[in-house]
Amino acid sequence: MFDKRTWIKLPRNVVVGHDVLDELGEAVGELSLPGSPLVVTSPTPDRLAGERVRAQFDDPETVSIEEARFDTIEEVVEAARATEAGFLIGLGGGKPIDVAKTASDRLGVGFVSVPTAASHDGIVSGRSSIPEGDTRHSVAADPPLAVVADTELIAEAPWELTTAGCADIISNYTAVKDWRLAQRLKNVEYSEYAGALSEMTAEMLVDNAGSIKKDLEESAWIVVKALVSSGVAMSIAGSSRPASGAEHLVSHQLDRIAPGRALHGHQVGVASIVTEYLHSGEDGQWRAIRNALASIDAPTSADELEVTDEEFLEALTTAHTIRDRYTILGNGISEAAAREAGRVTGVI
Ligand SMILES: NC(=O)C1=CN([C@@H]2O[C@H](COP(=O)(O)OP(=O)(O)OC[C@H]3O[C@@H](n4cnc5c(N)ncnc54)[C@H](OP(=O)(O)O)[C@@H]3O)[C@@H](O)[C@H]2O)C=CC1
Ligand SMILES: O=C(CO)COP(=O)(O)O
Ligand SMILES: [Zn+2]
Repeated sequence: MFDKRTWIKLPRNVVVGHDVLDELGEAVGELSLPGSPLVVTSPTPDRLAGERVRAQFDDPETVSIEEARFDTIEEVVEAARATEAGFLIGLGGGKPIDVAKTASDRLGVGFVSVPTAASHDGIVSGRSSIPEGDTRHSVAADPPLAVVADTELIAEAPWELTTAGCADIISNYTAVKDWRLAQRLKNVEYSEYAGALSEMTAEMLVDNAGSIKKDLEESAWIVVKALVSSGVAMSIAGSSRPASGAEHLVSHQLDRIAPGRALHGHQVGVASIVTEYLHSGEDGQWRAIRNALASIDAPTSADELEVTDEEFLEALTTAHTIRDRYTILGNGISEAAAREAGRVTGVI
């Protein structure tokens, strides 16, 4: 009997471009969401764009958060209940967006994403990442019903947030390699559509790397479009597999071993240089990944991530333990092999 089934959840309205923030009301109006919104934001995005967002709705309420934690989500859930919010708007970087996404899921209300920084693909995806205990990786959550990404606003965010978003996309190359490997070795379900879309997204970003420059709004445009595409690939797959392989495992370990030193995208970028080397050896594509990262000003070494070589090696040799996701790291690589991979690639 044929018993396959798929349920793909995608955003309905995705609006990207110069000055589109003022089209948020229209993009949300089309969705016929009930009631007024609760705007979940953080201090800087609130200062930069809060008023413009609130001006487009009747009786909006706001809650400003500083951290993405479960108690913050609780606060947002309570605020949403107290104000009888019909839907939540996440305004800001990854933190307020993940908090709003998770709180919406909990409340069973719609979620709208208004990123002010293009720092990783969580700003558009159906994945939410809230640190809990030793867990750092994302879990499933309903994706935003609408995404409104104003490239003028995003272009004014600190440049390193944009280069982190680029590096998160470049890491899709190794994520897809890991996924295919897991299909071959562990019979993990693989989606050709999601894998191809994810690889093509990385390819297009690298092809356009020459236009990714500080103070150039087109950079924000290129990156946001890639992040949307990567988010769609994850929605098709029903998991973060198309955009998260061994390089993400290493990054999640770094978040535990050396918290707050470097941005998510920068960590996965550096780790993907090494995991590409592990996949394809000295003559493989790791130099292409390193050069692509360098060309957009993203870090290419442990040093540039502000972690020590020993911290990076600890993350690399323990990354396989943190999640049930088969990758090139298999059941763990030895310290000697990790050191050699780091040395050959210039990461340590
Ligand atoms: N869902 C997913 O799949 C993923 C989620 N994550 C999660 O995302 C979070 C990290 O994302 P990130 O975006 O770096 O985090 P933040 O939301 O903390 O944003 C980073 C910094 O940029 C500031 N900022 C945001 N927009 C602007 C702007 N336009 N101009 C100036 N400053 C701005 C913020 O200000 P302020 O301090 O005022 O907030 C903050 O200081 C983590 O919680 C991580 O776990 C990471 C990867 C994937
Ligand atoms: O960051 C992500 C994809 O780019 C999400 O991946 P994780 O599921 O590993 O957190
Ligand atoms: Zn990522």
